[in-house]
Amino acid sequence: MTPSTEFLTARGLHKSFSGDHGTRAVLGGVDFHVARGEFVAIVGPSGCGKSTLFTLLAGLDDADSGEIVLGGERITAGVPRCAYMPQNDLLFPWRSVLENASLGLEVQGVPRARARERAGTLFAEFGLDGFEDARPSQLSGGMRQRAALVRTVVQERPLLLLDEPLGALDSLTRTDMQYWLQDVWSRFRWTALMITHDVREALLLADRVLVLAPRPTRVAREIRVDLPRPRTLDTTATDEFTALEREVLAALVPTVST
Ligand SMILES: Nc1ncnc2c1ncn2[C@@H]1O[C@H](COP(=O)(O)OP(=O)(O)OP(=O)(O)O)[C@@H](O)[C@H]1O
Repeated sequence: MTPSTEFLTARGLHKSFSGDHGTRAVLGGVDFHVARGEFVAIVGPSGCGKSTLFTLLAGLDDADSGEIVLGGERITAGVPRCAYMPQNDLLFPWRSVLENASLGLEVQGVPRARARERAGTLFAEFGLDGFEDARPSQLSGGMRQRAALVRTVVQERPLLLLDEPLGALDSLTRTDMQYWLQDVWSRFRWTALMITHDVREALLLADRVLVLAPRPTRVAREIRVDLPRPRTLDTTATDEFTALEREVLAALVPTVST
């Protein structure tokens, strides 16, 4: 990747936490780049530091050393420039779906009526038409995730951070949502970073997969996914897909022979 195509750069990120049992090194020198409009998936062993990395990218905490540069400007704690969708959809049960979807804009200071109008324009595209006044409890799991995604993307931040956005869904709904997400991403072309534990999901959606090492983590492998889009069920049955799946798994679990 040439410097001109680098939109997001993470360079030498180190982060440790101190507690009763001493200091725990979590990030051990994380380096990567993301180009504008690229969809990058992050996979790594449980507890290696993926969410910690996202809190730094989201501007919720600072690294001990290293830097994050987005569009030429450094990201530091307290200056959020990314739209962050955490693992749990965090929809407030007492607010309507539209009120939840517009919350991110309201927090940014957009007047309530304007925020609702802007969020509402995405409802049809996100399969939520007619559910504006419903409560989150009246939605299916997939619809809740789509509502949380509306709240995230409507903020029109330069980078989307998706932390296991489909992790809580049953496998059929998850598969359905993976194809839906691919479709909606191909129309909006957000620059997106997505954490997932599902290697097939990463290969279905991403242009590149970053494989993180165990804690203190760093990028162990970077695997380009040159599969044509749109990727379909047939894509997942190709030799190319299977070879990529083996490559990611071999990087993820080096002790297991593939
Ligand atoms: N604020 C904090 N204070 C102390 N330790 C923390 C803090 N945040 C994270 N950790 C520790 O950092 C390590 C990495 O946690 P993190 O949630 O980033 O991993 P992860 O890769 O996202 O995990 P998972 O795959 O299980 O979601 C864990 O050992 C966790 O206990």
